[in-house]
Amino acid sequence: MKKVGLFFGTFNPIHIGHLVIANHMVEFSDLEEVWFVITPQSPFKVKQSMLPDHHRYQMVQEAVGEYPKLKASTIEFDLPQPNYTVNTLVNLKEKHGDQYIFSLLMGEDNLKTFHKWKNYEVILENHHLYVYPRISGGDVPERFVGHDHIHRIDAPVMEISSTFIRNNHKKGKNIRPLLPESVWKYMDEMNFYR
Ligand SMILES: Nc1ncnc2c1ncn2[C@@H]1O[C@H](COP(=O)(O)OP(=O)(O)OP(=O)(O)O)[C@@H](O)[C@H]1O
Ligand SMILES: O=C(O)c1ccc[n+]([C@@H]2O[C@H](COP(=O)([O-])O)[C@@H](O)[C@H]2O)c1
Repeated sequence: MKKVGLFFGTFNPIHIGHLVIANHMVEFSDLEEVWFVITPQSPFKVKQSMLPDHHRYQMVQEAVGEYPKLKASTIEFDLPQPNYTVNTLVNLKEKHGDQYIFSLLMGEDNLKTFHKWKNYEVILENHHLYVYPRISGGDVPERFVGHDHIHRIDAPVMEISSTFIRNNHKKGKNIRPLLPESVWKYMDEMNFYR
């Protein structure tokens, strides 16, 4: 069975922070592949300023193109919205449960609100979580500290977010180094986030 890390996100757009995390995991952990799962509608996010799913998917495709261990997944495109991760995991298990063992990747900001996710206890019981450091407000809930299924990754913090990229691109700032080159070109040619 192949060990796969699922990296759920809106990727609006995907940035080098996402790519560094995914690459770090396939190079320095027991995960053999990372799949970027593009979420049409996160339960915690408003749809405003969200690019259509296929454009966010296309940018992820551009980003992972030259990384054979990284993949883009559209599994959530056909599932009910908002997209609850627990439902997607059931769906993935039904489809691929005999080939892959799935873990989750997330930034520390997401661990701080993980107790608000639908059926988070079920997710945690059945999967391992790999948590990448990220500067964010609030604390990690006590129940997650030292948890057997939660693995904190020792890696450098990157202060990059899709929000920063969208806002500053709109202001005419040069954000080009924060995106894989092919993603930047796609975004620029398509006039996104202007
Ligand atoms: N710089 C970063 N360091 C660590 N984790 C990150 C970083 N950027 C994103 N992530 C993680 O990647 C996953 C997907 O994030 P998402 O697509 O929402 O990106 P984002 O940059 O946080 O977007 P936005 O600014 O639009 O909220 C989440 O688990 C998030 O915590
Ligand atoms: O399942 C949930 O209840 C749930 C609640 C919030 C977020 N998520 C997932 O976490 C991913 C990152 O969330 P966000 O809001 O930071 O983009 C998003 O793509 C969702 O799949 C899932």
